[in-house]
Amino acid sequence: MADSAQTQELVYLVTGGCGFLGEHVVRMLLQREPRLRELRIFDLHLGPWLEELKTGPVQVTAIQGDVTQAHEVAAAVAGAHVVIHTAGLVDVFGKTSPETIHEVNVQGTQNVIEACVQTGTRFLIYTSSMEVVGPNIKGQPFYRGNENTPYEAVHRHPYPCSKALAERLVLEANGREVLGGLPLVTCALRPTGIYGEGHQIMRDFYHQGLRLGGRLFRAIPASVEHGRVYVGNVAWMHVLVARELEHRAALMGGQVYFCYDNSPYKSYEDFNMEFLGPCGLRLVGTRPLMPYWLLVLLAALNTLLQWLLRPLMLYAPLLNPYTLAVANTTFTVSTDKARRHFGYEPLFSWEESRTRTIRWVQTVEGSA
Ligand SMILES: NC(=O)C1=CN([C@@H]2O[C@H](COP(=O)(O)OP(=O)(O)OC[C@H]3O[C@@H](n4cnc5c(N)ncnc54)[C@H](O)[C@@H]3O)[C@@H](O)[C@H]2O)C=CC1
Ligand SMILES: CC(C)CCC[C@@H](C)[C@H]1CC[C@H]2[C@@H]3[C@H](O)CC4=CC(=O)CC[C@]4(C)[C@H]3CC[C@]12C
Repeated sequence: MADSAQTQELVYLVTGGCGFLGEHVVRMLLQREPRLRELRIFDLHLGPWLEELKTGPVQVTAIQGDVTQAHEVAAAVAGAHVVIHTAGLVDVFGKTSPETIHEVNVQGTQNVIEACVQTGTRFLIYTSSMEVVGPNIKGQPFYRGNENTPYEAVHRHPYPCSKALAERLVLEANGREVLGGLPLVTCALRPTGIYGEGHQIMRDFYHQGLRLGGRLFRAIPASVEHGRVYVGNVAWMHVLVARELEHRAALMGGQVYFCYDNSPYKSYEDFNMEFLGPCGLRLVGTRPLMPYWLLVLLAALNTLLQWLLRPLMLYAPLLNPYTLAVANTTFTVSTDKARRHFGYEPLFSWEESRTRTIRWVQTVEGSA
């Protein structure tokens, strides 16, 4: 890769490049990877915004494809130096079946690995998730943990199960011989809850607040802390890893890294209010307005309703037993592994991340 680097000959592939995170990775690569010759963007649904990227100096190739189709993945990967695999089904609301989640997240990842091996691509970065670790089914807190903190990572929900399986596949593939005889170098990044421009759940909360007359009602105690990370910093970490993986293969190959930045530790709702507050919403209550047992009941009721209504419509509210358990369990990371291994420093300060996110919320449809 070193020779080609000097002559701007690198070809990158971003799977899921039209998703929330994927778009930021794509834009970050175009801004911060001067050695790029071609950027391939592979996604089930291609965004119209891709057109504007095609006028720049880097060849941008949009590929409409499905990671569950091995031949489509292999065709997209062939000739790429680096693959950043962000594509996945992020569904904790019961919109898709567990089988489909497995097929996309696990089989899709296996297809990406096999494509690298068969076509000779040596560097694979996988977007994993904090959910691979926890919160676990016992709801045990993970407080300021790092990559080595002991924690019982036991899951039942299809999404964390699929991410954990896929991550394992990626890490086990490190060192496999690819076409041409050289070893595959892989690593996995585990973002905590990502926020920033394009965040669908933030949009949902904003609309919900507008519907409720500018108010949101506290559901979770303020003492339950959530790890959150700005999407621009998650994208930046992907770009840095991709850049450094060749030179530090022995150190970084087969490793996992939490994605972190200087976003404050807060409860999920209080954190969202950092952006929704300046956009005119108010969080009512210093304590949860409903007793926890009632929330548990409502969450269970939602599951029942989802099942009953399935033949007629898709009912997938934010509140279900899984999202309630995650929202109600402290999960925060405190680590410097990415800094030590490949010199990561957040590109965006908390103030900048906050300002950018507020500006974006202000542009969301329905905003005042
Ligand atoms: N949103 C979050 O808070 C977090 C997300 N992650 C991970 O980051 C990655 C990206 O997540 P987001 O950007 O939030 O999700 P997203 O849903 O916005 O993006 C995922 C992209 O993958 C594409 N995709 C889905 N199925 C596909 C298939 N069969 N073939 C090709 N493309 C397909 C979608 O069209 C979409 O553009 C995922 O792997 C997710 O597990 C990890 C931690 C936190
Ligand atoms: C009304 C409820 C009491 C509050 C609902 C909030 C939930 C919808 C969200 C609280 C925590 C979120 C998850 C967390 O940020 C970790 C995640 C990592 C991922 O890889 C995917 C998304 C998610 C599971 C995220 C999903 C929404 C929450 C459960």
